[in-house]
Formats: sequence, C-alpha cells, structure tokens
Amino acid sequence: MPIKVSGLTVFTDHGRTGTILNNIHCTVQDRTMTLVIGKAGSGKSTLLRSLAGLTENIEGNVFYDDLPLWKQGRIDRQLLLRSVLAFQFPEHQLFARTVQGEFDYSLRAYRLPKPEKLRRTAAAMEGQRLPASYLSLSPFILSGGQKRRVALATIMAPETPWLLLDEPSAGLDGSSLARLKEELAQWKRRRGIVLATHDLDAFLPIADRVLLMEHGQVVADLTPKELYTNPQLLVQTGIGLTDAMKVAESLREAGLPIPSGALTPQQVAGTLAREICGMPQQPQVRSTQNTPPTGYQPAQPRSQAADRPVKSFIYSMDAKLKWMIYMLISVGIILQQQWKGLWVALLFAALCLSLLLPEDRRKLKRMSKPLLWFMAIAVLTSGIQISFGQGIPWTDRLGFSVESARETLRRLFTFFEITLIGLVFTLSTSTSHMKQGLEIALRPLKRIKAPTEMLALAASLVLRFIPLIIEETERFAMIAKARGKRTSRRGPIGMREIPVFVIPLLISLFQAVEELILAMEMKGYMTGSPQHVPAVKAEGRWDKMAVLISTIFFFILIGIRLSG
Ligand SMILES: Nc1ncnc2c1ncn2[C@@H]1O[C@H](COP(=O)(O)OP(=O)(O)OP(=O)(O)O)[C@@H](O)[C@H]1O
Repeated sequence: MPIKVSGLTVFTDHGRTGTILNNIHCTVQDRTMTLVIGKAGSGKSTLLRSLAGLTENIEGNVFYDDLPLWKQGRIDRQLLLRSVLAFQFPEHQLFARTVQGEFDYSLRAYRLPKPEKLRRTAAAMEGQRLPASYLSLSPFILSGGQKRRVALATIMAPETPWLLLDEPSAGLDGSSLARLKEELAQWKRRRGIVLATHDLDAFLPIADRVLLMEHGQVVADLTPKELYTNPQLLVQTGIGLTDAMKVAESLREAGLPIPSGALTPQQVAGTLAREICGMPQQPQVRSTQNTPPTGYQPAQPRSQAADRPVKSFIYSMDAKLKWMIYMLISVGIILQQQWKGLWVALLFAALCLSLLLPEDRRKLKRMSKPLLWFMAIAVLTSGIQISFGQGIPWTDRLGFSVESARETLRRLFTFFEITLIGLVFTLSTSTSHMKQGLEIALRPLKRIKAPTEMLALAASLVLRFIPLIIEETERFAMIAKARGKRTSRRGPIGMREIPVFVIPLLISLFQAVEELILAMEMKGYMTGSPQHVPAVKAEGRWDKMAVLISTIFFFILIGIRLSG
C-alpha cells in the first residue's frame, strides 16, 4: 500500500512565518524505489523527515495505507513503526556500547520475541557481509566503512515496510556503492524505498519513479525514462545533467544519433557501438533541448524566511568594533541601579536582535531559555523567607519577600542583558574575527604582560562552542527519536532520549574540538608565531552609524545613572 502526502506544508517555526515545504501532494508506491531529487536546500531531507514523522509545525498529513500519520497533532505510533529513516552519514547514528546494543536499540520499539530479534539481527549482519563476531565489539573501534555497514544493518534489521534513505551514497567507495545498490534492488522486491539523492548516475537506472523538488515543492513526478527524455528539467531546477546525459549530449552535438532513452553510461556506450557499426548515412540528431517538459510546473520561490535572507550589516561589521561597542554598552548596563536604565538597555538589545537572521534569532531563543529558567528559579528562591524563632506557628514560618525577589531579578536582568547582547555579537561573528577583535580590545593588558592572545582565543572558543553544543545536541536527539520511534510532542529533545545520546554527543564534541585545535595549529595559533592584528576601523556607513547609536545609548545610560 502506498504512502500518500496530502497538502503537506512544513513551517520554519511555531509562528509560521516561513515555509520549508509548501503544499506537497504526492504518492509513492510500495515495492518501488522513488527518488527525491532537487538542488541543495530544495527540501528533500525535510520531506523524508516528514514521512518519518519527525517534523513539527506542519499542515496537511501523510497517509500510510490510507491511515493518517498525524491525528489531532499526535503521531500514530503504530504507523511510525512502518518506516525507518537513515539520515545522511548513518554511521553518525551509532551510539551504543556494542554493535549488539545498536541492534537492541533499533529493534526495541518493535517488541519482537527474542528468537525473532536474533534472526533479524543475523539476517541484517549477513546482508551487510558483517561477521557475527562484530556484535560484541564497540562500534567506535570499527573503520569508517565498517561503521557504515553496521549502521545500515541496524536500519534494515527492523524489516519495516518502508525504507527512507537520505543521501545513502555519500562517502561510499565504488564497491560499497555497488553492494548498496544490489541490496536496495533486492529490498524493493518486498518493500518500498524513498531515497533522497544528488547521485543520479548511481540511482536513476534502478529507480521506478522520481519526485523532482524545487523551493520546497514537488514540481514533477515522473519515471526515470521521462526524466531522461526531458533532461532540461534537471538544468532548469539547478541539478545539472548526469554524467551519462552529458556524454549523450556531447555525442549528439558531434552528430551521432543517440536516442534519449539511454539511461546509463553503459547504455550510451552500447547504443554508440551499435550505431557506429551499422551507421550508413548522416545521423538524425534528435535534440532534447526544446522539448516541453512533462508535468513540470516551475515552483514559486519559498516564502522569505525559508530562503536564505540577505544578511544585515552586523554580519560584516568589523569584529573589533563589535567588541568595543559591547564593552561600552556592558559598562553602561552594569552601572544601572534602577529599572529605567535597564529598559533603555533592553531597547538596545532588541535593536541588535532585529539585525540577526531569523535562524540565528531562533538559536538565540533556544540559548536564552535555560538562562531564563535559571533566573525564574533564582528569583523565586531568593524571595522565600523562613522564620526559625520559637513560638511562631508553622503556617507563619514560611513567607515571601517581594522586595528581595525584585532585587534579585534586577541584578540577574543586568546579567541577562549583557549575555543577550554578547550572544548577538557571537552569532554574527566568525571565530577568527571574534578572536582578532578581542585581541585588539585586550591590547592594553599586553603592557602588563598578560597572555592576551590566549585569553582572546579561550573567550572566543567558549562563545563559539555554545551554538555548536546546542546544534549537536539537537541532532543526536533527533537521531535517538527516529531510531527509538519516540513520539514526544514538544521540541526535538525528550527526557527519555537524553541518556541514550549523551556519550556519542560528547564524543562528537571532543572530535569537533580536536579538529578545531588541529586547524588552529596549522594556521599558526598556539604555536607562538606572531599574528598580524589590524587596527580598529569603522569603515562602512553602517559601521559608523552603529558606533554613533551605541555611543548615544551609552551616554543615555550614563545620564540615567547620574540622574538617579
Ligand atoms: N528548522 C528550520 N528552520 C528554518 N529553515 C530550515 C529549517 N530546516 C531546514 N530549513 C531550510 O529549509 C531548506 C530545505 O532544507 P533541506 O535540508 O530539507 O534541504 P535538502 O534539499 O535536503 O538540502 P541538501 O541537498 O543540501 O541536503 C533549506 O534552505 C534549509 O536551510
């Protein structure tokens, strides 16, 4: 039975300000391989994630065998078990202590009897030519290729009716790709496959249908043969021709009658051999260049928030200027003793926030949440008063001082505003620019022989790693949710997912740190080699405007402090 996608729209956020997928209607048949193709950013992965029930903020529905995946905002868990999604680089999904643990985790949601679990594990291991002895090994000691095979085996072990694969050929060598294709060809005799890919040369020849995506919409739903006879579709949607098509086009241009249905380099070669051997006169060149495309409706560009919007000047502003403005405003904020000044500073923070790209604003919102929770708890506990004197009735022992709570709130709010503005600057500045900026700002400390370069590096790394930690945490939570078939409704991170992915998350972060340190060593950081640090300059019109506005805010803050 097919999967039907009906009017599916995926919004970028809860406020529904932009869309990632736009009113998608399509059907994929079981026992077939359907390719999802489109240039980078066209929405392929989001479509796969929606089929696997992993997207939030959606409109429309996905039907498995005519049954809706979402019912009144909740996911039908039984339907979730009908598909399994392999993210790009599936080896990054591994997180158990042993390979056996990986299988246990992937199969747990299916509640199978133990003998059946063992059978499926053994079959999947065999399918990937993996010896049974690997089951007791840690997946982290395996080579990259072995990890990939273990990951694919754990994905296939549940033997779900649907296999959803995101870029499965990325990073595979020739023989591994050939094996994967063989396996998929076998798989589709019994089950359905939806596969998002850029590797058309590999998968078009074995696919049954193709969904062509552009700007979050399915703009054509056709067979591979139809696509081969209308290669301009690939050009129009920015994907580009496959290697076989390029060869065929060149041969046609050279005057050879290559028919448009030759799908693979081998078929082009076969046709060529035949035509050359028996080619008596002038070939009939059939150009495909101007053929009207079948069923292709160019997509309207997505609504603004989903497209990469134009970056504001804050992203290109001199980092040293940013640090100076930051210090100026921070001093102004720290000096405040009344709410009046803090409101003015909040206005400045809001101005800075408005300059961020929507995706960075979302990141900042996520980063601020724990801080706000901490503030709320700290304010509440600071207001609690307990009396221990004798003879006081127990009902009067506990009180709440609004005054102390308000004072704590004011102090923490000062800290919150400084952090908020700092995060705006962090999110809009690259690590190397941030480090350079800090070095200039800390220059006066050099006179007292303070290690300003190391200080600058440490500060910028800490700030840079906050977004990285958040992104990695969300990525692992999504993987844990997909593999464990969790249906927690709010946000990508559920409490039950946390213990599962903590270790791989830490490993991944350590790897990121190691790579960063290596890259920095190669660039001469930390080896003591002198770095050229340019002077602070407010170059553009907007840079000067920013300095002016910040200075005005600073003097307003000072004025408020003095008048208070
Ligand atoms: N949570 C989100 N908020 C805002 N925009 C998003 C979000 N998730 C994805 N996008 C944007 O939606 C678009 C589609 O993303 P998606 O990952 O589905 O594309 P894709 O076709 O799979 O790309 P690629 O081929 O590069 O993997 C991209 O422009 C991406 O930046």
